[in-house]
Amino acid sequence: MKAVVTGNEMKAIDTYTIQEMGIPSLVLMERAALSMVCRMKERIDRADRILCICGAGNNGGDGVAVARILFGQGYSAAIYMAGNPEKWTEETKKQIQIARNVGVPEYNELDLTHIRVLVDGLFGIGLSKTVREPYHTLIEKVNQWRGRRKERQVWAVDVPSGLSSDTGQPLGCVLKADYTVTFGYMKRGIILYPGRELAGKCFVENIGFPGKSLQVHPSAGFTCHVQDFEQLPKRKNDSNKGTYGKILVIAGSKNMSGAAYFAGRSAFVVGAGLVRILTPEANRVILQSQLPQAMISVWEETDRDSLANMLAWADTLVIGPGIGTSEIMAQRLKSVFAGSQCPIVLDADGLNLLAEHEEWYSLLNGRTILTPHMGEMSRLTGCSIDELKADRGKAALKLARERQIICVLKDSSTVVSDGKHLYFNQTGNHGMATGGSGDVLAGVIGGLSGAGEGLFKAAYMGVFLHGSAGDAAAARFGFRGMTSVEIIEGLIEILKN
Ligand SMILES: NC(=O)C1=CN([C@@H]2O[C@H](COP(=O)(O)OP(=O)(O)OC[C@H]3O[C@@H](n4cnc5c(N)ncnc54)[C@H](OP(=O)(O)O)[C@@H]3O)[C@@H](O)[C@H]2O)[C@@H](O)CC1
Ligand SMILES: Nc1ncnc2c1ncn2[C@@H]1O[C@H](COP(=O)(O)OP(=O)(O)O)[C@@H](O)[C@H]1O
Ligand SMILES: [K+]
Repeated sequence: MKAVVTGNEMKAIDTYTIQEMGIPSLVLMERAALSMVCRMKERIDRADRILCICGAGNNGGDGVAVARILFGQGYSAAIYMAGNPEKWTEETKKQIQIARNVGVPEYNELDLTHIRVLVDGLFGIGLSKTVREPYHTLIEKVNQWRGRRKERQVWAVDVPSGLSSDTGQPLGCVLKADYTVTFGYMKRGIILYPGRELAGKCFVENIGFPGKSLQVHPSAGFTCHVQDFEQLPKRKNDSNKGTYGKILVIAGSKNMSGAAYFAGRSAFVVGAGLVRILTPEANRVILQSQLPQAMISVWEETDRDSLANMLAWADTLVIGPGIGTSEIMAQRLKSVFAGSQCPIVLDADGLNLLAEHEEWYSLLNGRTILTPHMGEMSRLTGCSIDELKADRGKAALKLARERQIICVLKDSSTVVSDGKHLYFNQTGNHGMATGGSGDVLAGVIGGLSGAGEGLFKAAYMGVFLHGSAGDAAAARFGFRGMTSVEIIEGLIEILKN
């Protein structure tokens, strides 16, 4: 797991490293610039004209140092100081002095005529509020210059200028990058859309922040990488089907058997020992033939006692895919919530019904994972989708904290919160915007929870795994060709490896 920080969290780590650990600010800046130059050299030519646009803050200081190091190595690099000289920080002043001593060319006006590579050191994590003039016009001018011309490159220092490092939203306008080299730790704004797109390919560079700085100023956010597959529950030789969890999937309605199939099959694929699907009679034959490994129960034959038995049998309930929002289903759900004690993964129409029955939260808190997409989240919270997208992390954290549940806020950039921590997902792709994809996720999380994972871990590992499965599916079948069936194939493939 790797930390994902806000601008303020990063500033606290910066300050602690400089003031308490005694690593001078200029040393960090030199390492930042060096790491950026190393990345750039993999992708630029010696003949390229490079211009570093630098603001008054330390992001500008980094930019000046990048120009000086490239110039020193024989590259044709120059500086354009865009910030107000009265606002130059001490570090930036020093960097300019060094660059002038060394003889790095300096532009007095922005002239992009022969430039091929542009380094954006205008604003980093110090940007606050909407970008003011004259910087707004400057950013638009650079974006126009870049246009769609593939031979031109823009490299952002730390974060693309104009991007909120906390939310991934543009603060008025953003200087769009092809590459971003970010220092210390990944920033939230670079993972969350539209920031992820605006940042281009991102490199996270360790520039010497001691681990202690993060321990003293821990970040609330984190993400997972390939090596975190190690965290999945281990299987034992000396085990049986009861060892890996019994999942009761309450899903499907007439003409919606697929939702039950996807959730049930996915729970099996992540390793569940036993899966029972509770669904209307109309789905019985379909599911028995499509998913014979599952046990099927139907609502029409379920009375109070048999429901109580099913609920007592289950280690985890997955509820909601394709159930509809009828009054009879609302009554059934209420009895399920009141009659069960195990963890619940609540998805789709289960969430839509919950939005209409706030009083159910008292039956759910402390043991439930909610998996809303933006529309369902809007119904649950009363906030508009635009408000939610403005700060996804905050929205997930707030719902989780207020309702004492785990919130999986699904989107192109999914976030998961337990009310204290925030997981930022980096796996998955637009090929997953396909019917049934969310049902697969509900089954995956249910399967992990049934195998004994804690709720929060089941939720974020489930999201990580589901996105990785989508990436495997895209690699094999392409973004258009992949459907939820192929996402499950992807799951099988990555879990095998
Ligand atoms: N600490 C360290 O030693 C290290 C720091 N590092 C680097 O420092 C960066 C952070 O530097 P920072 O804190 O100086 O802020 P920075 O991003 O340059 O922005 C401040 C400037 O922007 C301006 N400005 C702000 N809002 C604005 C607006 N809306 N519209 C217009 N202008 C606006 C603001 O002007 P002001 O608002 O004060 O008038 C000020 O001039 C960080 O991202 C990383 O690159 C690394 O080298 C590692 C070591
Ligand atoms: N552009 C995208 N990039 C990454 N993941 C995506 C994208 N679009 C959708 N997804 C993922 O696919 C799933 C879709 O879930 P949902 O909207 O509930 O679908 P359905 O209701 O069809 O099952 C979510 O996990 C979401 O994060
Ligand atoms: K920048």
